[in-house]
Amino acid sequence: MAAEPKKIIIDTDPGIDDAMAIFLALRSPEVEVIGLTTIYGNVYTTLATRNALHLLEIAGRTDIPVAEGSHVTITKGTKLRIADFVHGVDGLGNQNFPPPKGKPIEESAAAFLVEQANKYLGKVTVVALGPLTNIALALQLDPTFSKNIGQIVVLGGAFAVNGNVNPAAEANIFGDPVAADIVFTSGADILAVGINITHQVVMTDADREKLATSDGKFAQYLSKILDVYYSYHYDAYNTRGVYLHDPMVILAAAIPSLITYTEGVVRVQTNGITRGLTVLYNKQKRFGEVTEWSDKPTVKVAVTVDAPSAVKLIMERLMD
Ligand SMILES: O=c1[nH]cnc2c1ncn2[C@@H]1O[C@H](CO)[C@@H](O)[C@H]1O
Repeated sequence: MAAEPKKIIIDTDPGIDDAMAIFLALRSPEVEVIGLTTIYGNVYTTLATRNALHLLEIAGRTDIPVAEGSHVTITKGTKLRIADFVHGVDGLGNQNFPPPKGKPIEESAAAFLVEQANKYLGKVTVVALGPLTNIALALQLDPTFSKNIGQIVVLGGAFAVNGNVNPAAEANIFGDPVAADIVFTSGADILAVGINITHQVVMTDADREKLATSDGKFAQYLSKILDVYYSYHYDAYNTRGVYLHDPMVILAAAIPSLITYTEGVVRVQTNGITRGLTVLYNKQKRFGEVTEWSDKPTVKVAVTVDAPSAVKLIMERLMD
């Protein structure tokens, strides 16, 4: 590949599909991982940091810095919704891995994001795999962050489909709806990949058996931790397979040709029974009145995905 790899920072709450995503990114020649920042979501932030360090040690990539993110929502909320029922109490399939040797850097996630965006002006992509608190904090810390960052690729939202927390809301947006609304209306170059896309990208039982037969380091590790994630999907969705949310979003950043997108203003409902709902204005009507969507910057929202190619790439790269 002739082009220089895209510099990415993964904002992550590991998480079983986060582990897959981090490994996939490390095996993707289109991207160079220049840091991980951590956030609550699948687990609390302290455990997310521990797991991020652990996964980099498994990968032999302790050269990549980990910056710890926020322990509370952007409005300082401490009542967090943690999805340990999806990932196990340790976030990695209840495997009791030993604690990592490494430590996070001194800088906060938000400060690290601002610093890297300034260092490589317009060249850094943030791939946000959890609630958007750290990104909103970076925007508050430095209002020029929206212009300095290259792109923000968000796993979040349920565009014109049901959510996965409740019929209205997808988990990452539900985790911090106020932060999500700040990010979506910030004017940054944003690509939102919602569960309307990631629910099409499924690792089947057969794929999993294939993964288990590979003697690749990542395939072996993932085969162990995937049990909990599969059980949850059997119970919750009645599917013989799991959704590859986080790995798909890495691919959307690495190989944008796998998706198509539309462009419009996205606002997030921040209270009431539809808290966390993402609503895209599709511009099919010119409204006579001013709305909460008027005069706001647009974002890109993924609408189709080449799912067979995506699954094939994820499998190949994780078994490498
Ligand atoms: O049912 C669920 N409830 C909460 N979180 C979930 C569920 N399924 C998956 N995820 C987690 O939330 C993100 C996608 O919304 C993914 O990172 C996934 O790990």
